[in-house]
Amino acid sequence: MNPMTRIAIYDTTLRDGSQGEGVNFSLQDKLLITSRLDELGVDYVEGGYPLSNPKDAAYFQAVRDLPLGHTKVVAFGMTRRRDIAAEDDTGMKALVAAGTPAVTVVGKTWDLHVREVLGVSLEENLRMIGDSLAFCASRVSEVIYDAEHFFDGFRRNPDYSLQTLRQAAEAGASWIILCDTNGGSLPEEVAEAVSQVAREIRVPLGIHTHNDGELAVANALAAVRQGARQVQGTINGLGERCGNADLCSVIGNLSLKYPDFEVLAPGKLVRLTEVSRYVYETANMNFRPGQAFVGASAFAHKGGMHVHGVRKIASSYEHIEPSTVGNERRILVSELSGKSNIAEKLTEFGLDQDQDLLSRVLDRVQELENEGYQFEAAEASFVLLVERLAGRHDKRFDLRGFHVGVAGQYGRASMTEATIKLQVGDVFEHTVSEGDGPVNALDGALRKALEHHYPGLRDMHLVDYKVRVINARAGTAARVRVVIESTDQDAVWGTIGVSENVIEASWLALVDSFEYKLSKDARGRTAAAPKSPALAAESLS
Ligand SMILES: CC(=O)SCCNC(=O)CCNC(=O)[C@H](O)C(C)(C)COP(=O)(O)OP(=O)(O)OC[C@H]1O[C@@H](n2cnc3c(N)ncnc32)[C@H](O)[C@@H]1OP(=O)(O)O
Ligand SMILES: CC(=O)C(=O)O
Repeated sequence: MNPMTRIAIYDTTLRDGSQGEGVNFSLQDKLLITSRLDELGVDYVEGGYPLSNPKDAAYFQAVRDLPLGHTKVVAFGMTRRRDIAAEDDTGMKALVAAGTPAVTVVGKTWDLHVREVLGVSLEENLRMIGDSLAFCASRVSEVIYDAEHFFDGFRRNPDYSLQTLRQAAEAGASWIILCDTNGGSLPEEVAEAVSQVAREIRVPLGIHTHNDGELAVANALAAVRQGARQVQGTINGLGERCGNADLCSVIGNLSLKYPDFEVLAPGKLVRLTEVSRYVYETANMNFRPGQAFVGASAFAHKGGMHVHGVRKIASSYEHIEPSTVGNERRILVSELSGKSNIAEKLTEFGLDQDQDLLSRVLDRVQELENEGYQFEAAEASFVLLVERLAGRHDKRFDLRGFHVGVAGQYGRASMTEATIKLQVGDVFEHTVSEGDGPVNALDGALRKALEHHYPGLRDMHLVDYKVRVINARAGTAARVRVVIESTDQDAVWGTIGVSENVIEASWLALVDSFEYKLSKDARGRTAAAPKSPALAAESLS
């Protein structure tokens, strides 16, 4: 058996990832992400650009105190400025002063950039590369050379771009990284260029790709197959313009699809989903549900025929077992469901596979979805629907009616008040509450009526509220769908209401949310649902 070839993973989330629109990590975020990447077993973490800003400079001070087990922290910078000695260049000095075990120097490889952007001769650029690499190599144990725009340069002037690589190799580069900086190359172009360079250059090669043609991951894999032994990318593909190669996909594919390559240490791959979500949360960005390997929908099955297949043999509709990357399989319920979706849910809820119940649930789901309901986003309402149809729902309060009034005065903030009448056992409650809008006022009045009967409701609060017009052509008479997301200490759940009246739709979703909480507490379950928009209902058993 041939030994596996190790592919080093180089993460640049904190440097190139920060160049993505809307991404701004604090110093603390950067340190926390560094630790997570170390736990995942990433080989290199490019922490930033020490010359660029005080935060990045402070990072390289602070990261020295971080107990890292595996990862090497890398400082990034460019070759020396034109017409100045490397030892006098502030960028060069800042790079070495970062005190990291490795540094990365980016240099120009494409003659167009040398002449038109830097404004120097081709010879001076070669000297800039040689001097900078030699300066770093005599002071830092590992020097990585990022050949910016390599593939564009190689297409137009292969001799010159190869000369720049030779210059870096001779000056002491430990790695030469071929960069598809503009992200426009095709996998076959990358493969051909890497195989040519591999014949010419003896220094280990790496690949750094951008996603402007949606090919960053494919291009990185093509390079690895032709001899690249380091892949640079970012978690979730964050980065300049359309982003960098998404390391979640690079790692997933290299670990699970290529038996000859080895990335990360054994047992680390299961952390991939957790690290992806951690980076989204830290960057304050929304998850991408359809993201390969780690997205909440990556193993979510909706179509009835798919669920039918997955129930028999999971690999019928799954390219890998979700748990290998720390993700999970989810079965969605909708108008596209067949009996298999419902059967899977009944199993999940610990209910018998009663054929009559199964048909009634499916009919009701299809009826309601036809009216505008969407249960995928509101699994708690689906749980209540099943409970009711299964005759297992204990009514904990009887609603008698509600009233919402909004008083407006031109130029002043409006005032909203809600009144609720309901019954808990023999006790009649009639409560009123003001609020910042109708939902808040209804929530307040419901709490006044119910909290002294059910104190557990105090733990629950609303975290999200979404309204969507269903039949927009009906204008202001259109039906609306309201989805509410609520949480307590251990779960997040979604409920839904549909009506022509936005207050009534909100009311239906709100009441379901209260009912779900009471039903959940009565079951005494504490199982944690994931803190993500993808909601998991709990067992009814
Ligand atoms: C492909 C990449 O992603 S490379 C990394 C890109 N990332 C960033 O640019 C983020 C961090 N950048 C910064 O903080 C700033 O741009 C700095 C500190 C690097 C430079 O700032 P400034 O000195 O104000 O210059 P500015 O950003 O306007 O222009 C870049 C300068 O670097 C020069 N330069 C660009 N690339 C190189 C290089 N590889 N080697 C030497 N000089 C270079 C340019 O010629 C220009 O200098 P000039 O104005 O004398 O011609
Ligand atoms: C180095 C780098 O970030 C690039 O060439 O895209």
